[in-house]
Amino acid sequence: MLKESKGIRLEHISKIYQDPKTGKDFKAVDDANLVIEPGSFVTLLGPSGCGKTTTLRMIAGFESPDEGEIYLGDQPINELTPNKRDTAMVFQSYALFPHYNVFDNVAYGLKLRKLDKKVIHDKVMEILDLVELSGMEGRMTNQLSGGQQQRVALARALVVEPSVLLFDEPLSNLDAKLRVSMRTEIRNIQQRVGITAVYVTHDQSEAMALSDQIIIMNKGVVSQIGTPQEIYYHPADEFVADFIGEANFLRGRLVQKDGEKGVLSIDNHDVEVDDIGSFEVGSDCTVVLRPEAAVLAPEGQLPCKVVMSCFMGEYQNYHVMAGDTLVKITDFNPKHKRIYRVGEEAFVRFDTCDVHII
Ligand SMILES: Nc1ncnc2c1ncn2[C@@H]1O[C@H](COP(=O)(O)OP(=O)(O)OP(=O)(O)O)[C@@H](O)[C@H]1O
Repeated sequence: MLKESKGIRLEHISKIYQDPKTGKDFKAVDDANLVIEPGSFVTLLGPSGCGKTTTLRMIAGFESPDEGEIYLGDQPINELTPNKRDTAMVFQSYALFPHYNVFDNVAYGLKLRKLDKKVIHDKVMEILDLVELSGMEGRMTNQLSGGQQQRVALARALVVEPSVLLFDEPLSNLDAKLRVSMRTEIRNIQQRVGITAVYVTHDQSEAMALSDQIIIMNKGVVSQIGTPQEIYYHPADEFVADFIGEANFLRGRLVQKDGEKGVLSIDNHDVEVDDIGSFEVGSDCTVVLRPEAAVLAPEGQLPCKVVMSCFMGEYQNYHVMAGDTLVKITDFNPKHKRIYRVGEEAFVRFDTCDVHII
């Protein structure tokens, strides 16, 4: 149904704004280099103000970069206006026309292109079928639920057959349950039509559920690009580790190295790790230990004392002190396990392959 999807490339893209308080210039996006493969679903993720919307708006053409070049396929697009870019945007606010019914909202872009009436009718009906709104074409938009309005917005973007779909936090006005079902629907539709999608969110679970690749941004800078698994298991730095899921940070020093394996001294205890990366003996490093990768046991790597023990149903939630470091542990399916109480002494235990060193 759609044209061939295209990839996007950002080369050394920066956007400078003036801080309204200080009057000083700052880089809202700072030297971003991105390659988005055709047909992939890519999410820009990061805390408020990190520059994700600005990046998306530069791809759409609503903002122009101060430095660098943006390519759609092989074509440089910096100089093209939004309507010449072959991209379509789905907004957080839906941005539907309240005085048009569903059909006319979806048909709008096609009428602008002066397509034949019958062609418009067929295309609109086909897209409404795709977003499961068949039969609702005569309704006014104020007679639709939030989820249905967002589907109209999605249909309106898809019907003009863009090469790239851009989403600016499209689900943030919906309640939590609907957000989860709509994100699955968006992903299904994107995969069915094979279109390239760039999606802005600050919700990490949304990013994990939707994406082929996640781009993590922090203060205007791209911190890491990777699959959800790469980002979760091999975060580039503490910011990424902390932003995606929960993480414990154990400070240590590399005291022994044998190929990829190594031994760290953490709080005067020797801790073996499987992949020491490029660190050399004597360097300070930080172990990223996910709470679900650790358990409490009578023996293990680090002696500790339990300071919180909470039954949460599907898991037992522990906070323990290992020396001066607070370690959070999520022990799943605790029904038949020994439960440690506050004040008890134990060991933090983990598999040597389950930690990541930064
Ligand atoms: N037109 C503008 N003029 C000046 N500063 C701006 C302008 N637009 C955005 N900014 C600033 O640029 C920075 C990046 O904004 P941006 O909207 O890209 O962030 P974001 O990551 O999308 O945040 P959020 O999740 O809150 O939408 C912020 O500090 C913001 O205040």
